[in-house]
Amino acid sequence: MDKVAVIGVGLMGGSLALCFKDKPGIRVAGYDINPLELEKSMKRGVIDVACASLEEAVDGADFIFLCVPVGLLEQYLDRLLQISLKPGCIISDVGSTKASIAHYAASRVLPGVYFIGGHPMAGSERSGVEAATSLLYENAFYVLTPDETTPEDIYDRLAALLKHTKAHIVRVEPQRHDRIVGAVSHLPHVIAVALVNQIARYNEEDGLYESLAAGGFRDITRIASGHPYMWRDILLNNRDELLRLLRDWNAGISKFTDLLETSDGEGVYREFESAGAFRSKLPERRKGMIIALYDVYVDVPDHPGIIGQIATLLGDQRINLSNIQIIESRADVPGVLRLSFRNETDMDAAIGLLKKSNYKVQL
Ligand SMILES: NC(=O)c1ccc[n+]([C@@H]2O[C@H](COP(=O)([O-])OP(=O)(O)OC[C@H]3O[C@@H](n4cnc5c(N)ncnc54)[C@H](O)[C@@H]3O)[C@@H](O)[C@H]2O)c1
Ligand SMILES: O=C(O)C(=O)C[C@]1(C(=O)O)C=C[C@@H](O)C=C1
Repeated sequence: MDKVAVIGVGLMGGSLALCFKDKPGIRVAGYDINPLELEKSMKRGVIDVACASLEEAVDGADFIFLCVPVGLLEQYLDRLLQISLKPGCIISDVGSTKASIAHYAASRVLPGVYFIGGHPMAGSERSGVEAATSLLYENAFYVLTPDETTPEDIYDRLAALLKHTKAHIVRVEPQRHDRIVGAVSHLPHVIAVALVNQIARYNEEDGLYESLAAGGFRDITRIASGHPYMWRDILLNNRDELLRLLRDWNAGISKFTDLLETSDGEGVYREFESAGAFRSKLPERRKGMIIALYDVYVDVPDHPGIIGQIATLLGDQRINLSNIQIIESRADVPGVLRLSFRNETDMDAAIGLLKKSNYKVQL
């Protein structure tokens, strides 16, 4: 029986625990500083046993996952190394930055105990175990950062366990990880937050801003609701990369300012054209990258009952909808519904059914 200890049973830790829970030969122990999160984890059946201390959780553990904010990883690693861990135990983490923890672990881990950094490229603006789901990592990329001292069989053991997440495991060198993830994840969060705060200031003067903020604003700013504590740690930890990225961002914004100052319509057109071309090449249905779920857009007349009709249509055929959202809605004008599915099979079945019922469906 393998014992998996999850330290920090929130969104990421809880989702990992759910992937391992009830799998043959695996027992999941959880520890969290917040007893309420542990209580909720037990109630939801996320873990097999809730532990009152770190020591109890990791006692005899074969795998330990540190799922706490990035700023706590080093101190947790130190605490673990003062505990007598099971020989062969593999410690990993899910932190959003990898260079600093990899560097720290390289100088500290004891013989017979191994550290391999990890970062699943999936998540959400929500936090806490209530938002955890066993489906979070499905099809997402899951980065592992072994170094040259990591024995191959140890890496394989961790990768084999992580198969339960149904994620694609990729090996990435920690600095390269932080450079790329800084650009595709950390920078977008900073931009979203700056944008929301800018609009919030205008809204204080005129509340109509809030009312007119429609699909475009919501699409680009969802991630601005991320947990402040978690994001503070990530941004400070990846500070050097972010400073470089923000300088580059400022240059991009200055370019737009110049284009508008000179009324260069051609130039504006070209910026949108090249952005659209790059974005359309990105894999559409991958988690953790562009969209979190399998989304379908349906044109619908905006009248009461339409959501119920579509939900019933799908429900009658046992197609599971995971979310439904009105993207645009004005009286008597067609709106767009975003239907989200957990997997491709449900999505494809829904597309077939909706088309047969004469709905206009787009991906
Ligand atoms: N949220 C995402 O989208 C996402 C994606 C990938 C990686 N990550 C990384 O995952 C980690 C966890 O993030 P999350 O989104 O699950 O956050 P979360 O807030 O949902 O969960 C964190 C958990 O850690 C617990 N915790 C806090 N301090 C602790 C301590 N001192 N000891 C024990 N437990 C403690 C909290 O009570 C909470 O239950 C972070 O390092 C984050 O960078 C997050
Ligand atoms: O989808 C989201 O809401 C996320 O913020 C997930 C996201 C991302 O930026 O893609 C955020 C932080 C991570 O470390 C990994 C994934």
